[in-house]
Amino acid sequence: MHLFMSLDKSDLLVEAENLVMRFPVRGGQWIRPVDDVSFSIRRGEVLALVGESGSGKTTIGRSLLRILEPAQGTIRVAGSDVTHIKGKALVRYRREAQMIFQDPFGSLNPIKTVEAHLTFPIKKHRGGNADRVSAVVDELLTRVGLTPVDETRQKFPHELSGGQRQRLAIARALAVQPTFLVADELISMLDVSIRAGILKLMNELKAEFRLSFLYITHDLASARYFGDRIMVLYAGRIMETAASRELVRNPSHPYTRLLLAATPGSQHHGKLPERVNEPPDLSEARRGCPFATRCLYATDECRETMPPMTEIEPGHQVACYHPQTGAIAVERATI
Ligand SMILES: Nc1ncnc2c1ncn2[C@@H]1O[C@H](COP(=O)(O)OP(=O)(O)OP(=O)(O)O)[C@@H](O)[C@H]1O
Repeated sequence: MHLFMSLDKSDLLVEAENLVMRFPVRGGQWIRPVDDVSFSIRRGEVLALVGESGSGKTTIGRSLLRILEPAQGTIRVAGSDVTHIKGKALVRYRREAQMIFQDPFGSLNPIKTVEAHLTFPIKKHRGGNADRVSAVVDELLTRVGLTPVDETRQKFPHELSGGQRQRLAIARALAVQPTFLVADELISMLDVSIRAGILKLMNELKAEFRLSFLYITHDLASARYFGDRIMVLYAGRIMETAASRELVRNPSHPYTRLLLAATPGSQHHGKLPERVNEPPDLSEARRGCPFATRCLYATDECRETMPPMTEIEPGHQVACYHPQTGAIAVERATI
């Protein structure tokens, strides 16, 4: 199902259609942490993927980068089907699409200097003589704010602060001139005081290089800041998608409203009642809306069949039989 039929197709960079991911678990059973997920990302757009732990965000990110292969569905990037590519085509694709991880320590090599982290991908991807490569290293370090460059080049990851390490990880991702980045919980391990600086840098880079992002986060506040659109995921299903401002102003899915109520600083902040808070069923046999067990408005229909994605405003879709409007009733009595 195309969610953005009205758009000029050439404007779409990433198109995921009906993605399904499956993993084997104990007892010969399978889970489906990503189930029938469709979305697209335009060139130069940030799609923020929001959901709680275990909702399948990282699995979607990894499948887009083809670190994982989807069990079903299609992934197209710049019009090419990359769902099952292998070998050289996959290597080429992985240069177009980069991942920036939550914990740069884990993805940086402790025995390599900052310079070495950047020199290798620049040489491999762009070529050029040593002077040219060195000039690009300087350019990248300056661009991500790792200055003075002469000093930074010789440092090892442990000599950098958390924010600086994340800046290095960003520089390394940019070294291969990607068009699409998956940023997975980019700032969640950083001190609050340096988060804003990293998000500001990402915003500048996005505009400067017309990069597209899948920005994975459990935090609606940063999704609202960095995301042009927000997609809310629950137990591997999309619950709601809208432009960031619209989603935060007019949350419609009961789960989105619950998330907003739990976001400090949100105009809706407060404790919203829910039925129970138990981990959702991810088994292949599950039926209906996964949020039904927690939802105050759930009916038999919700428990039987997954509600289809319905457009309630242009660009605002919700998968719910009982979409809500108006202020969030924080004071509603608990069941
Ligand atoms: N390789 C795997 N094998 C089995 N189960 C997996 C595998 N990878 C992920 N899962 C399961 O899939 C579900 C979704 O995981 P995923 O990491 O995508 O969620 P997430 O929303 O990114 O969570 P978090 O914010 O905690 O990273 C979880 O129940 C997880 O245990």
